[in-house]
Amino acid sequence: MRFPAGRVSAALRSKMIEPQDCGDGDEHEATPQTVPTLPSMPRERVPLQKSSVCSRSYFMVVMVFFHVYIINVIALLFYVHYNNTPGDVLASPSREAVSGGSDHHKPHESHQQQSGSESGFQRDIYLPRLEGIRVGHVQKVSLMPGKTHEMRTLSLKPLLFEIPGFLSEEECRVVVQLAQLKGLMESQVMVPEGQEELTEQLNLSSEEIFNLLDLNQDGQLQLQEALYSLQILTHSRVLDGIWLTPENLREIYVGLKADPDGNGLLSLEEFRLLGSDAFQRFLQQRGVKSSQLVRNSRHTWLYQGQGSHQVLQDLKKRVTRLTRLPSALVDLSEPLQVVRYGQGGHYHAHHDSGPVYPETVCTHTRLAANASTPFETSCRYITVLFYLNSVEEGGETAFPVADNRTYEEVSLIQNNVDLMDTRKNCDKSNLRVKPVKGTAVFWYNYLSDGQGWVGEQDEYSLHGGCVVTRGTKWVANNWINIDPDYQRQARYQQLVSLQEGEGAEDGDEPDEDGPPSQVTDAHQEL
Ligand SMILES: O=C(O)CCC(=O)C(=O)O
Ligand SMILES: [Fe+2]
Repeated sequence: MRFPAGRVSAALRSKMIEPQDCGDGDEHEATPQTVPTLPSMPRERVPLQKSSVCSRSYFMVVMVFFHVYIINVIALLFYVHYNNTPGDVLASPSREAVSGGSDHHKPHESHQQQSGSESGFQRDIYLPRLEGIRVGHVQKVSLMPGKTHEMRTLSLKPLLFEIPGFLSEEECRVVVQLAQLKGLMESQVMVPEGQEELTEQLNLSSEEIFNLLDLNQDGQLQLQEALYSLQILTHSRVLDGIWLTPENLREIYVGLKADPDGNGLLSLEEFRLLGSDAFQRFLQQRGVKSSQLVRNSRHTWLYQGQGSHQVLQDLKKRVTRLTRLPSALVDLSEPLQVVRYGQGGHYHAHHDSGPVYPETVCTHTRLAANASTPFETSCRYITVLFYLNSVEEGGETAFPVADNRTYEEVSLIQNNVDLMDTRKNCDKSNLRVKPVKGTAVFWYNYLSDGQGWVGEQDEYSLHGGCVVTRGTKWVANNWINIDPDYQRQARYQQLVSLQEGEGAEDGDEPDEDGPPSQVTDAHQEL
């Protein structure tokens, strides 16, 4: 019901001047009904008697508060209990397949019965995700017997934590020495084969592309814009591992004589002559320095399975406890990648994992994929990065857009400032982590799907290694691979357990850049 304004204020006023009949005895006086009451004359204070009505309603109010309090406490206890339950699963066929019977975690009744599927793996597992609470929040974690570590939240987008003293000095030394013993190879991020085909698959003619890029339809393209658009079209922000800066681009289009009339605008004719492989041809002729690569470092892979060095096995156990994931998922993930950056080394900003499209298959579960597809990506649910030494100067891990309000790919390059360029623009990153020996940082590369499994890629997880300006930098990556397609993950794990059952030993060798197939974890190497 609506009251006219005057009526409402009158009603309010009358409420305000209502006598207080439930007071603390002599503290309140009955207020006269008439307004105004000024000037007030000194009056005798008459103590009020508590009426039985007053004490009854007082008791009722206290009881209501008491009950609400108790209900809140119980709800909180339930919340804490279920949020700390690690990677639990129901006893069902899929439990065997996906959880592999975590050795740290008791099986527990799941609360998320997922829909069954045609391939028979009922989805009854949920992946625990740690709580960040807020930036700067510190929580104690128990990762090894008799010791607790402090874990600090560094950002919420991506969900990112830092744990000082995750490795001892001795462990850092052992990992570096094992890597040296095994031998490191040049890290070079190459454009995966198949991406070149993307432009072909687009099936667009030069004219059509030109028209799409010519936003104001004046029949001309700004040269710089045209080159950037071409890069996007050919997915060649990175060309055969080559990082293209605006200066490189200028040099390229001068070298390519892309703009013979020199007016800074591209006509359709000039655009057609340029061709989508123009950069490639030019750079092949000109040659590339290592500082112009996406990544200027050396790396190797260390197996952490049975028979490997005790330090490596201990680290894996610690990572399993930290992430609270079923041990089978951690066990079947990539081996440890150890990376060395010399002075001047860097790794431009990148995502450790690719986005998820329906056609995408994960590298680690490709054996379990039903169809072959040109879209293959590393599905690294979590990155755990260990700093194996303290770097003299530079070498921070930069997160250019951590906790940004928005993520827009176009705003990563603005006014010739490329936030992904870790040789030049680390100081403009939202967050930088200084490498300190023994510290681990870890973050989620994917969001949750809201149902306890892997969801969309978290674009805010963009990160890179800033240029090392003095000394060397040693880090190690522990990536936890989980397929966003639950069925594929389950099928893959079933395949592995079948193989293990047959005692099969596969002799896959590492790819040039990638780790060996995870099915071959029976390696007894370093
Ligand atoms: O070196 C760093 O700080 C980051 C390394 C990294 O992002 C990677 O190896 O994927
Ligand atoms: Fe990375």
